[in-house]
Amino acid sequence: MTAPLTEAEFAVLAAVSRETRDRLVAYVALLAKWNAKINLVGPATLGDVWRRHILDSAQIHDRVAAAEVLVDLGSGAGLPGLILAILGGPRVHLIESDARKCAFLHEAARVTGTAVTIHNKRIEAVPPFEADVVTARALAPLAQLLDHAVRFLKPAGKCVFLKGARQADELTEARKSWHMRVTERPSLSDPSGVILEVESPTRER
Ligand SMILES: C[S@@+](CC[C@H](N)C(=O)[O-])C[C@H]1O[C@@H](n2cnc3c(N)ncnc32)[C@H](O)[C@@H]1O
Repeated sequence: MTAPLTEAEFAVLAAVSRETRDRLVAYVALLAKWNAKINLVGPATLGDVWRRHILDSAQIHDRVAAAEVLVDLGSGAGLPGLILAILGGPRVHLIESDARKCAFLHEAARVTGTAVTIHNKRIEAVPPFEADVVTARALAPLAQLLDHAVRFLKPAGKCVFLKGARQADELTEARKSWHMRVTERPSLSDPSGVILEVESPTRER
């Protein structure tokens, strides 16, 4: 079994500044505190929180940092959207339907001093706006993610999805109804995980 990733090891891997590191430490402390009361992440994952949640989110930062507007669908505890906002770059929108999770997101944004827009709504109920990047983790199968994402994605934009072991089947299924360019990279944090970048998704007619 791999030993849990420490905060110091994460800081070296991700090359983050002292200030960013302090903000991420504040986020992790708040996540642990709130997770005792509301189910934000699987309790067992907190033992390796720097790998399972912080590195997992931060590993896509280089793929999104140049964007102006990023929308994170089904953010939950802000994974990956709030972590990407802490790391800096785009203006980040977090969409999350659960009011208690949104209360956490507001508090986490406050304690980490991070400017984000939080939409406490179902994705389908958020009036579309244009984003350069759409992110999501653990929300829905790929075909359904694309249904949500295309409402926000600029024509030249891209989706960056953190996917698990079922991604190959999801991709096969999605290709039945979508044309798209897909780039796959292995996850740094999860041996069975994949980062899927999807460009130019258009529905089959
Ligand atoms: C499994 S959790 C994943 C949360 C987070 N992205 C993560 O990886 O830890 C899925 C989240 O999406 C939210 N969600 C599901 N369907 C949604 C919808 N249609 N609109 C907005 N939020 C949704 C749920 O409330 C939940 O917080």
